[in-house]
Amino acid sequence: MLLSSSQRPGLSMNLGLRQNPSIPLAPGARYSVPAGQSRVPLTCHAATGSAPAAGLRRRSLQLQRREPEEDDQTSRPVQPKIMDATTTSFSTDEDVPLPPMVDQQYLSDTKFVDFDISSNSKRALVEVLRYERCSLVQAAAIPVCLGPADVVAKAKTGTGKTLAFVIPAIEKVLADRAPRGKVSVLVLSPTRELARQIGAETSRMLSFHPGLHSMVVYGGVNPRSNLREMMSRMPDILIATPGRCWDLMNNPGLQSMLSAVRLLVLDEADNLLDMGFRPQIASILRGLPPTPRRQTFLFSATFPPDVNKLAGVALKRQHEYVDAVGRGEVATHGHVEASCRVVPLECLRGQLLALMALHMAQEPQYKIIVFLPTAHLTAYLAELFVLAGLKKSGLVAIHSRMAQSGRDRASAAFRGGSRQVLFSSDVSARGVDYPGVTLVIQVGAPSSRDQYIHRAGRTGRAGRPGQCTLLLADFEEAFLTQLADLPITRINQPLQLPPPLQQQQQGQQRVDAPMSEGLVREPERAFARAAERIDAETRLSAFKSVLGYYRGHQQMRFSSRQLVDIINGYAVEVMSCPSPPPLSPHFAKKMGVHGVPGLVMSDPAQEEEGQEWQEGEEGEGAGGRGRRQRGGSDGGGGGGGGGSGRRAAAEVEAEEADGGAAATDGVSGGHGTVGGGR
Ligand SMILES: Nc1ncnc2c1ncn2[C@@H]1O[C@H](COP(=O)(O)OP(=O)(O)OP(=O)(O)O)[C@@H](O)[C@H]1O
Repeated sequence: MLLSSSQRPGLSMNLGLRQNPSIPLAPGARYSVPAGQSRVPLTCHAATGSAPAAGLRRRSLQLQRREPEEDDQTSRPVQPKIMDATTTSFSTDEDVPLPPMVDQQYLSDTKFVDFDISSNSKRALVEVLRYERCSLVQAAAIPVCLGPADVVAKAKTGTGKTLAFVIPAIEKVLADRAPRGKVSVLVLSPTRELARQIGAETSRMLSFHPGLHSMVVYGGVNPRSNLREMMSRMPDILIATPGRCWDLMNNPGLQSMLSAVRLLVLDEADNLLDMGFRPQIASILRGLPPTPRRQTFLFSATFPPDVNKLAGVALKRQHEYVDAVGRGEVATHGHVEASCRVVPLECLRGQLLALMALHMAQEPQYKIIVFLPTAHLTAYLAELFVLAGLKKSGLVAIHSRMAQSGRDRASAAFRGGSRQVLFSSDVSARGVDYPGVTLVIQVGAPSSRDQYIHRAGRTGRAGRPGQCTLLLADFEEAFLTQLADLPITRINQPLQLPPPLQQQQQGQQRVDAPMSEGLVREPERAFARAAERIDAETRLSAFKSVLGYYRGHQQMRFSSRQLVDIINGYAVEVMSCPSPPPLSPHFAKKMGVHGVPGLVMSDPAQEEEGQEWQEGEEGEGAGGRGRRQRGGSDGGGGGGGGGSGRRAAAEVEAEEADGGAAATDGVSGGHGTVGGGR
């Protein structure tokens, strides 16, 4: 194992890594594992190639993946524990044991015992997490994070970034605990599911630290219970979504809870620092000690090219940059088979069905995530597929419009089950570690290139195999330019639906066919019948969310005429509506499509203004990046111009609705967060 720094004395020495004399330490060089040893090109990244931005010291990393030893039992793939989601009930995600990281090539030679960390943390790593060796990012980042510097750390999805900051966070608390009644470490996460996951990992790591306490808070649950718990015992480590954190810190009893924070961690930092979250993050930062007195870690698989832009927001002028992806190395995993299909809109849903059916036929323990553009469309299509004949117990939906309890159930069922499909909006796009996902399908252009990378990263985690397919309608083809440098195979051959799967015998168990024969033999008919059974409100919400999504997309610009064509086609071809649902003039104006030929309008007399705007807040994901405004109303009321429409769509940024939810729960009296939803 080899790791070097950018020749700053002392940096590589305390890493406990063995030097490999056969590999030179050329900055910027790429090294490959000899053929046959690893399918994955190893980037030993020396980040000194281009000038680091002012104030940012690039940590030069040269990492060599550990080669599996011949008799290395642990290098053999371990099948995730299989549980039938229909018969097993999980109260929380944390109840479900995670399978170990299976591909040991993704581990470094560095062992956790080599670090200068507390024996109780080491014990938790051995006895609870059962990890011996660090992943590459852990080997690189933990020693740096244990020091005093602020750190920006980048590593591919699913490579163990969570522990890379959790371990140092615990050590910081042990070394310099905040006074009684105050939080020592604040970890912010953009989504509730990720917050819970970080909380679970932290709890495991605290197993032998009985004096230390962590707590997770997020929107959608009663904030009074958070308040009560915090008042009775303030956590040393608080893991929060930004909205709930802001609400709690504005409660009179908790105003100074963050005033002694020693360490702030922003997980999915690029997401938290983009314009959608930034105002809220900036407000939270004002309640924290200033940067010289506070340490900050930013972690993500993706950062904007100019990382230094983030520096002004949260970091000290001098900070370390740990890059375990490697310059010139792509951000996606080479071991994930990535493909893309561009099809006429009328074939989109059929191809989705075929992709799922083929994968189910080929992969007995399939676990598929289907990412969809908006929360309302996710809800609609999940219902449509089930009514059309996809086995109900085999499909789970999760999106931001669900009650938190439903989200928890969905997440736990998918985490613990196999032979499952998860229809998801972007709430599952980042950070969420569902074990054993065999296929990710992204339907429609993601909101950005980075979002593509994060969604794709839900499979192939920790070196496991996986497949990822991007399924675009022809009008979205331009989005592919965003992904031009990523290894994605374009497939033009349309897929045929395989013959219906019959009941199968798997081991001792009989498993039912995942889809009805009717759906496989006559899908169009099955979908048309199913659509008739979905209520008009659900249909309208999904339809409007599609308009909002494409109206606000940052990388694809459509004229109003094109938009109307797109949504009309979507309604009929994807949603199986007999005709496009009528839009109110108010909403049409908001979206900048009022008066466009082909748009089906409702009777203005039936319009309910207040409700209308709420329903309009659905263009999640695409619209928001860098465009969301606070306050929930653009005050304009429209006009047919694209500017107004884009702004309206932008306002419905894909942020977790937890801020808004918390505000209405009355913790702090509200703060006007736009409660969008992914
Ligand atoms: N040292 C290790 N040994 C074995 N497994 C590990 C190790 N570190 C982490 N893992 C496992 O690897 C998986 C991925 O870890 P984690 O979720 O922290 O990745 P991540 O890099 O934060 O991913 P994302 O970019 O999607 O947020 C988890 O299941 C975790 O338990």
